[in-house]
Amino acid sequence: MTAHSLSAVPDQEALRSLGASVCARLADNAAVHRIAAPAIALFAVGDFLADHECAQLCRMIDAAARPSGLHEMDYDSGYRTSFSADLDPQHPLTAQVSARIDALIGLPSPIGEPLQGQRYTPGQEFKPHNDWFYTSESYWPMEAARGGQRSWTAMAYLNAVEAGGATAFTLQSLEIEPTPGALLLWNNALPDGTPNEATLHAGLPVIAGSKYIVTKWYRTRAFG
Ligand SMILES: O=C(O)CCC(=O)C(=O)O
Ligand SMILES: [Fe+2]
Repeated sequence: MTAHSLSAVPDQEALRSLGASVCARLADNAAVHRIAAPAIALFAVGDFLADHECAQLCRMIDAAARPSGLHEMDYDSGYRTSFSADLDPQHPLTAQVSARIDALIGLPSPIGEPLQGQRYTPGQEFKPHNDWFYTSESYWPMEAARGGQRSWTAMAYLNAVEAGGATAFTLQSLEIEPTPGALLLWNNALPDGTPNEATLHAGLPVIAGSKYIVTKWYRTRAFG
């Protein structure tokens, strides 16, 4: 591959390297299971969070919830109708959970974004999207300057949803039912460091009950 084609994909070398190092680390951890998905490096850890941690995080999300924002579309577009909560990174619980994810994934804390909570009630969803940024969009220069492309996603389910609310990897024919305390991890890039289109995923509509999750996205460089 030429230098020119490498520079055409922002953060490609970092994405390649973070993809490989985290995959190797997770493969070495007996608590981590690889989920069979044809074209994604996708992993899960059961019981990553204790019941009392899940319950407290749900309360913190309720206290901080606001309509979810999106780069491309505003809240009214119906694309992402959940509520989001920026959790206080200084709070002892969020600090501890965040550090535990860093230790599992083996990435330095500065490249992680602060933990973000999401809450969905019946009818709310997040339609199919990629977590990685489209570098041709107007938001990209801002994201490039504050940490660059997203490499890994870590997402934990905080409660059992009565009906609906699975996470669907729509191009992989894979649906993951929310399991309280379980953590999902996936690489948003391909082994060569280009963004992986196959990571397209959705939070399917909640049908009954509510759904709470926390997510931590890792960039390629220090966030902020
Ligand atoms: O709610 C889900 O299952 C997925 C959430 C998600 O994809 C996101 O917040 O980026
Ligand atoms: Fe997502």
